[in-house]
Amino acid sequence: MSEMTVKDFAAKVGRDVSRLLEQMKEAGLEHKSEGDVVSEEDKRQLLDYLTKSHGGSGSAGEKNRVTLTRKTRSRINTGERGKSIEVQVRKKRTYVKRDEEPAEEPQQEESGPRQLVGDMASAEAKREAEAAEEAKRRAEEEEARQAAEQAEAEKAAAEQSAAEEAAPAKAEPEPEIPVPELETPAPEEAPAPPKEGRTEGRRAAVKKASGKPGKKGHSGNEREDDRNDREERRRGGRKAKRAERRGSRRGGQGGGKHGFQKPTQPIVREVSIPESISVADLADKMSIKANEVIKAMFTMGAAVTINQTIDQDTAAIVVEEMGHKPKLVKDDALETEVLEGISYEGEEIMRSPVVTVMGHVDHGKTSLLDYIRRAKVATGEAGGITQHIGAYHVEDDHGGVTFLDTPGHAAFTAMRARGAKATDVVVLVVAADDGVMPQTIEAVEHSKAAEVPMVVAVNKIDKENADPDRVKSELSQHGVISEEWGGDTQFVHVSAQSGEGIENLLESIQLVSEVLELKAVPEAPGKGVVVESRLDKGRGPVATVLVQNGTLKRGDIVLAGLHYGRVRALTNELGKQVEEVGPAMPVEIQGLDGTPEAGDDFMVLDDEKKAREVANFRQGKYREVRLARQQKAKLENMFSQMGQEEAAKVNIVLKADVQGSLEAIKGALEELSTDEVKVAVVSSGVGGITGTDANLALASEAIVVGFNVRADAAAREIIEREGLELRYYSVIYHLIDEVKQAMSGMLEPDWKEQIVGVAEVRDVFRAPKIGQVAGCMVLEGNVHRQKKIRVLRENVVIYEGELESLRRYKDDVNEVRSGVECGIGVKNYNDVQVGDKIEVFDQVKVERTL
Ligand SMILES: Nc1nc2c(ncn2[C@@H]2O[C@H](COP(=O)(O)OP(=O)(O)OP(=O)(O)O)[C@@H](O)[C@H]2O)c(=O)[nH]1
Repeated sequence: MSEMTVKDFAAKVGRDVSRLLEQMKEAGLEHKSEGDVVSEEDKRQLLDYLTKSHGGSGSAGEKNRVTLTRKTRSRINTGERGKSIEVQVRKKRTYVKRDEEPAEEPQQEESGPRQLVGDMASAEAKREAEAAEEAKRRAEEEEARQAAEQAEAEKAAAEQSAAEEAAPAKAEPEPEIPVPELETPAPEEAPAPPKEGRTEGRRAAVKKASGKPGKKGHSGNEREDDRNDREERRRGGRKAKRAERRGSRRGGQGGGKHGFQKPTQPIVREVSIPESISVADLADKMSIKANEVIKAMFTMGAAVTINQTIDQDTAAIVVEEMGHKPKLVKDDALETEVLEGISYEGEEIMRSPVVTVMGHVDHGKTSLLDYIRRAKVATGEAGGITQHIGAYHVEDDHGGVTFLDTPGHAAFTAMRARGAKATDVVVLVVAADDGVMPQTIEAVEHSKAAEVPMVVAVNKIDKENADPDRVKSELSQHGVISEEWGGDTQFVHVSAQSGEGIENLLESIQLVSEVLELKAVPEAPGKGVVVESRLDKGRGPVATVLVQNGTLKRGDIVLAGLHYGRVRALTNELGKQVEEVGPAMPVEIQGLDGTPEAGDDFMVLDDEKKAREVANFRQGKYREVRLARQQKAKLENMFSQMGQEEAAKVNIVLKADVQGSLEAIKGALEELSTDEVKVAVVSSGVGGITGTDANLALASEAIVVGFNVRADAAAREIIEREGLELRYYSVIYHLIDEVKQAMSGMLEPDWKEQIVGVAEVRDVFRAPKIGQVAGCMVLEGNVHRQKKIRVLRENVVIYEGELESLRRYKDDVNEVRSGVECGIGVKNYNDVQVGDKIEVFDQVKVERTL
């Protein structure tokens, strides 16, 4: 760099040489002539002097600064129905140059300290200042625009994060929004206080631009800025503010430097999509407005509304279309997370067994349960009156036994049907004077299917004609062998009337349960199964639950099946309010928001919100779950699922008209079993299909097969409600053949029978020419003259054929509707009786729904 003389310097700053010399002299410099050399130090000294003489305080040796004040206005389109916001940016900026730092304009570097001071400002300097100002103004406008854009993005991000905070299922962490960094001349900003340095977003930009009141004072502007600020805050809402602050924290680490970075490419988010999602929620997850999703879907050919729920596949396409990455999640992720999050760890203790009493009608189940309750429950509770709450606990010398107080198979299968395994031991009551009866066998099948050990209570032992050995031998034919005979089942002789043998029975139950090693963790949160529930007029929903593990306390948040609530009161079987109940104890709870079903599971959660969410989800999902389960139990699907599991098993509940056919079908079906596929007749019996059969089929995912028998109303209701597969056959060969075909995967779309109408015979008379005529009432569907019929007696088929005649009064008709009386003549059959049913059926082609 060549040396600069006074003349050069004067020319550079556009000053008269003599005037410059004069000022230099005043500044204490010794330059006399235009040829004297001006050093950097000289220039600094002169500048310092001039700064002071113009009211400045800084030393030329420290910093040079220039202050610019700007006001810019711009409009920003919010993208929301043409709405735009006017952004007014007021900025007062001081640009400071340190000696050691590069000057604002590089060309100035060589000329030393800036020459833009006071009256020394030359024309060139002015031009430079103007250029700098212009550049700064543009930078500010750009900055404000970017800040506004960023604030929008931040707002969306804040909404997104708020939505995700609300969602309990922790989705993947949202990709962090790159924080645009404002391109401000950071070095010049160095002296600014750090508070000002932490300026991000539109609000921050506006705030920063307004700065602190300068010398001239900007109180008016300040107020306006505050207003802007408030307005902005109102628009952005608290969420945006929170997000801003979060952003500030992130960006604040850079000291005076902005933390923002303008996104240089579109933000690709990973959007987790449940099995169904509303348009609004989907938009939320993508941090965009719902109408953008609606618009996108419209262009894809689907007109949807903001609240419409779309399926996972559609949502995934939309997400991809919008440039994000879909991540499919299972709907029950929330439920799984909540339920798996509960810890049941702790010290295990032995718990009492839970017992269900089963047996044939009138063999003494109720008497036995009543006797034990009377004799045991009130022990030590003087005057205590036992309440029926569906279960009770008795204490004995071995740790007590809990009885489920609803005897019979129906309750047992209903529980099992809901997947509950509440019973540890089954007490099979067989009357010693009556022996093994159909329901005894059914009970054996139920407990075997549920893999629950059994204790046989040979009851009515007090009776004269009691024959306990007969019971032993009859049961042995059904695979229940007494210990005395080398088997593993205990037979206890009891009398529910006199109480004889009851202690032995309780002891036997204890022995069986010892083998089972029943354990529980008392300090864990309570969980168990719903035994029964009802809606009490005064108390609202009341449910009896059996605590299987942990401890249930008053005030706990409970989720039970599709319902939830805070436990307001716990009442035991003596009608007493208790504070808590431990494992294997039944208790009645109040506080649920509805009545759960028997067999529903219940558990204590630590968070009411989670309980509500899971309950809501279950309610919504209930139907779909049921449908899925229905599909699983279909004969076709059963076989189609084979190969997916190691040993496929097809369960069948078989009912037939006579014992002979039953045995034949059962044998033939079981012979069909191969190494890969097992056919198991889980229950079989003679007679119509009952509700218990249907429940058992539901519990064991079996198909119900009726051979010349029909389902009664209760069974039909369950079959229909649960979508079980029910097949009627009248030819053994057809039955076996169809199962065989299905097993080899050859089940073709077939012709199925469809019952189109049922009429009940109310009267029977003889007409001279026609023969026997049955006066009938059509109960269901229509009776058609041309269609095939069957005559049913007590739900068992007794005849299959055609109609001879169908009349309304004296007219021959082709069809008679439900609720209408008619006269029916059955072709070649003259034994129709009052109470019989005439079933009209059709052959329909059924497409396989694999
Ligand atoms: N002699 C005698 N009679 C009994 C005994 N146990 C029950 N009974 C009688 O047998 C009848 C039927 O008893 P329940 O207890 O109602 O039989 P259950 O099995 O509950 O019958 P359902 O409720 O209809 O299924 C009643 O009249 C009882 O009094 C017993 O040990 N000895």
